[in-house]
Amino acid sequence: MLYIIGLGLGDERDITLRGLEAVKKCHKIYMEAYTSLLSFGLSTDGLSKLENLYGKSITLSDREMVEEKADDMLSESRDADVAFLVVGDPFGATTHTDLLVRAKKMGIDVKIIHNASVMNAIGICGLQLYRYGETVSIPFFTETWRPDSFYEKIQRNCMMGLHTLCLLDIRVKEPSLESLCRGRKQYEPPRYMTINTAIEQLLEVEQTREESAAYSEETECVGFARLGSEDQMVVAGTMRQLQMIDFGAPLHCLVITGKTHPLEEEMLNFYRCRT
Ligand SMILES: C[S@@+](CC[C@H](N)C(=O)[O-])C[C@H]1O[C@@H](n2cnc3c(N)ncnc32)[C@H](O)[C@@H]1O
Repeated sequence: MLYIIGLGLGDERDITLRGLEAVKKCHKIYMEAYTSLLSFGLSTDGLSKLENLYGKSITLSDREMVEEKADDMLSESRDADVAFLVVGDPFGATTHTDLLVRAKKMGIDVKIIHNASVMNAIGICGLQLYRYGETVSIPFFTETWRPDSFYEKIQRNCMMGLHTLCLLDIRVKEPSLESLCRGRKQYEPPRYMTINTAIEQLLEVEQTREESAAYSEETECVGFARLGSEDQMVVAGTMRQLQMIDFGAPLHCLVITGKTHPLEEEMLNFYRCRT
């Protein structure tokens, strides 16, 4: 059996009782380490806190392993109980749906154990979850690669008065261009996009477009950092205001506010930036 287990967003204590029971009976435990980050994930003892709680060792799985070499993990789950741990909820990232499809095609039994995800934790700001349009991902721009397909999606959401959740790029274990040219993989240090960079890129794209603006510096947004952690930050304000704020350590995400209901406004007032 393959157990795909959500760990929630905060720290090791956010696993559910059902999740913990499943982990304890598994003979091998993998953990994905590239679509998210637990609040203690940056510290050197992050993994050992989990290992101490479970009383077992954990194998970290990078994107390469999950997307290209998952067959070994899937084969192991044919004859034994294997856990695959995901920060947040297993369905908070598209990659894990792909893993589930592959397991099912191989005839492997899969059990999903849910948990909180960024997709629902953003509800804390008061914008109703059922008033969101398509979620977008904002990738890090490079000198030569500045993809902006998120713009049309945001525009469509705005036209319908819907809020837009912007997920911000995470670059973990990315081979450096230089090392690829030399044929020997060396990795760049991890990078996590901040709200400031996301707004900078959003405004850059907006300026290059000739069609009617989807948003501007004055568009109301909500910035979120480290949701689910003790020191989480939620601030509502215009893009210009949020760009001036230091949201601190990762992870960050951003919501572009659509048409609001008075109750949503009342909630947002608790988080309004006072500058
Ligand atoms: C693929 S998504 C979410 C994956 C995770 N499985 C989940 O269910 O929450 C990853 C993106 O969500 C956002 N994110 C994830 N956790 C967050 C947190 N605790 N606080 C703020 N943003 C977060 C970041 O923008 C990050 O790049």
